[in-house]
Amino acid sequence: MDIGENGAEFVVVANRLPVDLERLPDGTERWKHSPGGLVSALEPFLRSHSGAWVGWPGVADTEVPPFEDDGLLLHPVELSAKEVEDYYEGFSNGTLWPLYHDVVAQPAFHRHWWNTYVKVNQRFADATAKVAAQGATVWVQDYQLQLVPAMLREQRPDLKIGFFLHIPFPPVELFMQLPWRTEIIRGLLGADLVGFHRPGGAQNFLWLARRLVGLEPSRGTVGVRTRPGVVQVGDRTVRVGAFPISIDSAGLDAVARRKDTQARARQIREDLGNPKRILLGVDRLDYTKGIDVRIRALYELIADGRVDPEDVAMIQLATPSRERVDHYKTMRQDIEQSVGRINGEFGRVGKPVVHYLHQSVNREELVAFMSAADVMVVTPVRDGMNLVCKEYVACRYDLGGALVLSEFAGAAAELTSAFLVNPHDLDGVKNALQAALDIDPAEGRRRMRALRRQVLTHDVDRWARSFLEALGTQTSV
Ligand SMILES: O=P(O)(O)OC[C@H]1O[C@H](O[C@H]2O[C@H](CO)[C@@H](O)[C@H](O)[C@H]2O)[C@H](O)[C@@H](O)[C@@H]1O
Ligand SMILES: O=c1ccn([C@@H]2O[C@H](COP(=O)(O)OP(=O)(O)O)[C@@H](O)[C@H]2O)c(=O)[nH]1
Repeated sequence: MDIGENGAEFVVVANRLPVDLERLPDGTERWKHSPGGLVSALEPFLRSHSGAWVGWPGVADTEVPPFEDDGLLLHPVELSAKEVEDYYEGFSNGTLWPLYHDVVAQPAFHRHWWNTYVKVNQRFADATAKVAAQGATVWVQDYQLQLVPAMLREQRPDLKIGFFLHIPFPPVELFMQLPWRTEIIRGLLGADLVGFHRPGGAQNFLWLARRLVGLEPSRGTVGVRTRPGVVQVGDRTVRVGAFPISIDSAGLDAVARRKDTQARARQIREDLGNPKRILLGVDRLDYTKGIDVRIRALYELIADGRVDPEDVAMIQLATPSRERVDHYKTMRQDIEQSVGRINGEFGRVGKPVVHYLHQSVNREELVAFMSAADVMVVTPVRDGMNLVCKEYVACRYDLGGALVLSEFAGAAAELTSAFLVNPHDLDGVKNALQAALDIDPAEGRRRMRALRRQVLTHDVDRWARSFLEALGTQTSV
């Protein structure tokens, strides 16, 4: 793969660039790593396979010319403040995000949001059409850009187009609520390969292609990385498959083994007052992540006398996210109130129960947190994959630690040796938390060994290769 003179041979198109432009209070600007798992997963792969990335630089009304960043050609797409409001905060995160996450919050359906979504998708398609070389592979990412495959194909039928959805694809009954459901399915059918994390998402999509577009998809069961579904769209064959995303497992394992990382992990434990057990949560502050569930479970365990607050400290890292969207504002208030409550009732001066950080930290610091944590708590009510739980496993080369994981995260299908919980069943979450806190070390090692076997052999490189090979793209550098 190469950035040819006549355009790039391999182009990723995503809402965000891998770096975000940040405006500091003194008026200066700097680039920082973009939030979220999409960038964490794709960036290492793309950097090792030089190509181009088309995306929004993260701030409105700013024209940034294309630039090279460590071998990667970045093509910024400009969005106005109103477009950010209607396309990103509105249709992407006020309509599609809750709808695709099982309607755990009410989606809003506004025609002006939809109109801007169409306009912005067209802009991404136009920008990509200019960047891609003849016959190039273009890999479109995620729910913000579901119309791009068809829009791009219209201009550039020579391209090989893949699409991957990073969030769950909902049950058909929920998807059918969307006033623009047929347009979305037609948009995705512009791709040669449509990928989901789980076979269920692929099956839902195939059913909708029949119901809404009148096509005749294959009827066999879609497998994981095998047996993709097939739909004939005119003279084109569209494949539909399941490709569970993953992480740079070896890279994280190596950072965790470093002496400075382990020293930092010891320091963190000491800073927490050397508690018997450290619990850790790491999430974007999002209502799908179930941060409230785990705090409530810990609160009740302490209130019931089943956990001694002197013995535990919890770190909850809640990275700021989509802060102008209403559901996120409400969620933040609720979580901060529950942190106040647990600390107010069970903490003492110098020893809160929950150490709550509304900020983001870099990879090294995150690995140190994970190395220090005895129990990693991942309790989303719905999550496409969830990379954080895989990262925890990759960091535990010592076979220490225990993972409590929601059945409703895509990762649960692979990490079956975790303590799997239903986040709607508070007693079940409490029992699992207690079992993880009290785990017998030999049992803990057995579980962690099994988890590591999965995560280390199924890394992000394997994910990307399996998708691109199914698309028919040569993946050697
Ligand atoms: O770009 P933002 O609005 O700040 O949000 C960050 C990203 O969140 C979502 O991540 C998802 O992708 C992960 C990797 O596949 C997956 O593990 C996780 O379950 C998903 O929630 C979103 O899909 C991305 O587009 C955002 O960039
Ligand atoms: O302060 C933080 C918090 C999280 N992350 C990373 O953000 C990603 C979150 O991905 P995940 O799939 O778990 O959820 P998403 O935020 O994409 O929904 C993971 O790679 C984390 O390591 C990070 O770099 N710094």
